[in-house]
Amino acid sequence: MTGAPILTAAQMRAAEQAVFASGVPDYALMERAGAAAAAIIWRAGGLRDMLVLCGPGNNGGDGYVIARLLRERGVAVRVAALGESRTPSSQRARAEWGGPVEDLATAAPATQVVDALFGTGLSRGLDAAVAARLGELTQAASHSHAIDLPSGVETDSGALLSAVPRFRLCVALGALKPAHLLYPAAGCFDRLIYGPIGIAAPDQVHRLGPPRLMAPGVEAHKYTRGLVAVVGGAMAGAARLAAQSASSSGAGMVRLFAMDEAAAGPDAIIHQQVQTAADVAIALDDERIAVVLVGPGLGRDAAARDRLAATVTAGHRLVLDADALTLLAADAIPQGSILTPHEGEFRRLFGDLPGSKIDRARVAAAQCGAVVIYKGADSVIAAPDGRVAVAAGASTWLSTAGTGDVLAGLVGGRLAVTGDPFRAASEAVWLHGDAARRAGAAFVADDLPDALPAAIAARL
Ligand SMILES: NC(=O)C1=CN([C@@H]2O[C@H](COP(=O)(O)OP(=O)(O)OC[C@H]3O[C@@H](n4cnc5c(N)ncnc54)[C@H](OP(=O)(O)O)[C@@H]3O)[C@@H](O)[C@H]2O)[C@@H](O)CC1
Ligand SMILES: Nc1ncnc2c1ncn2[C@@H]1O[C@H](COP(=O)(O)OP(=O)(O)O)[C@@H](O)[C@H]1O
Ligand SMILES: [K+]
Repeated sequence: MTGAPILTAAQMRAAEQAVFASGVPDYALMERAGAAAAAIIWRAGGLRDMLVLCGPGNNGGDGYVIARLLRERGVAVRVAALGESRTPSSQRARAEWGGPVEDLATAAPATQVVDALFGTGLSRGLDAAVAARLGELTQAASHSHAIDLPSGVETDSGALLSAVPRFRLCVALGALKPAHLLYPAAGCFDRLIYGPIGIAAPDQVHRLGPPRLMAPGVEAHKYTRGLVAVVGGAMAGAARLAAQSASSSGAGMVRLFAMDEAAAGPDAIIHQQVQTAADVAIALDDERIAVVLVGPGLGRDAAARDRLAATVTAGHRLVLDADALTLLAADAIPQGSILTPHEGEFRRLFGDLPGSKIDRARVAAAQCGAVVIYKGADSVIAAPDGRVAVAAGASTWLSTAGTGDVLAGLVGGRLAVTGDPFRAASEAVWLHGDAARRAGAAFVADDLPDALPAAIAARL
């Protein structure tokens, strides 16, 4: 379920230092990085003529290594530099290239361009003239490759510090960085390829990887597979959608406690009309319930508040979404819950926390002792113990009403099956993304539950 590790610039520097301390010379690591990148670029661009843009730091050093290695393979390579090389390793890489070095300001374009201007050491936006040159040369190339990061993106936040062109390929060296998965930076390339260089990475923050799911055992029955209760409210559709999704998530049974008959869904979902908060309390007084999902379609009036209070008091494992996140204060969230806020709900709950989306999700999870799924085009899943999984590249067609209700139902279902909040959240976000991919284009939220069985089958 865990994909490649994600390291900040400081963690990357520490990991490099550990490699040096183990006896690997500085320049050997640059050779490794350059060789990893050159092999990836070779597969993408072959013998097409190439211009490598080299900056003053070690990112530029990688560029000189790439230029030398691809020249050895027969590529017609030219190099253009932004000033002198300032680090010992990049000076050596430049010397080993040994060929002509043109001025970035006047270099002619080529079919392939390699951006080795700046990587994790970028400390401010590029000068306007340099950013414009990078844009021109990248647009003129049919094959554009960013080394480690597109120059101009801030490594840890994914912000753009200056104008950044869109690259065909980005080669992440040694580990992924937050900017590879967080927007807007994650939108600056079509493809991301990870080039390992043999560093040891801390193992808390990862890209979300495909889960491994289990089919029910021979001893399974509907209650051991997990009973999900969905507490609805004023708006019937949202709770029904969530219940439908929970029902296709692998859970054993779904009960929908809604306010009116209109909420009744497919026959497999047991629908019960539950009007008052006292009725909610009675309905939830059932020890077979594994998880309660509340929020989609709940409403925000006094009656909704009472239903929510009764739900929280019942003491079951909770998945809190939508209106529940608006009605509850952060300090009233029961520990061990899963929260699924989008940007607006997150800010309402936790205020303007500092740092990247990863940092904010982590602080929020630690603060309330719950797993937080901070949704968006880049969804960040954070556990109170510091584990984080980041999902990027989901179908942008998900930006339609009701897909969040489907996710919430899926989270509830996977929590009922696994009993492990971080695992359940990770599985749900993956399956939601895969269901969207299978649903194709212009789908509506109602189409997603139908795509879930195939998404689950693919992970057994
Ligand atoms: N350590 C290793 O051996 C390995 C490192 N690796 C590679 O090294 C990269 C990190 O290298 P790095 O730390 O040298 O930083 P890098 O991104 O090249 O830039 C720093 C230089 O740019 C300058 N500068 C910054 N912003 C600027 C601006 N806007 N405009 C102009 N100048 C600006 C800054 O100067 P200063 O901020 O001090 O003014 C400094 O001189 C990493 O991404 C990976 O590719 C891998 O090969 C693995 C092995
Ligand atoms: N541009 C986008 N690209 C990919 N996924 C998106 C995008 N916008 C939203 N999503 C995903 O779609 C879902 C929307 O949830 P939410 O905002 O709660 O919508 P709703 O309340 O209408 O159900 C979330 O899973 C979110 O991560
Ligand atoms: K770069």
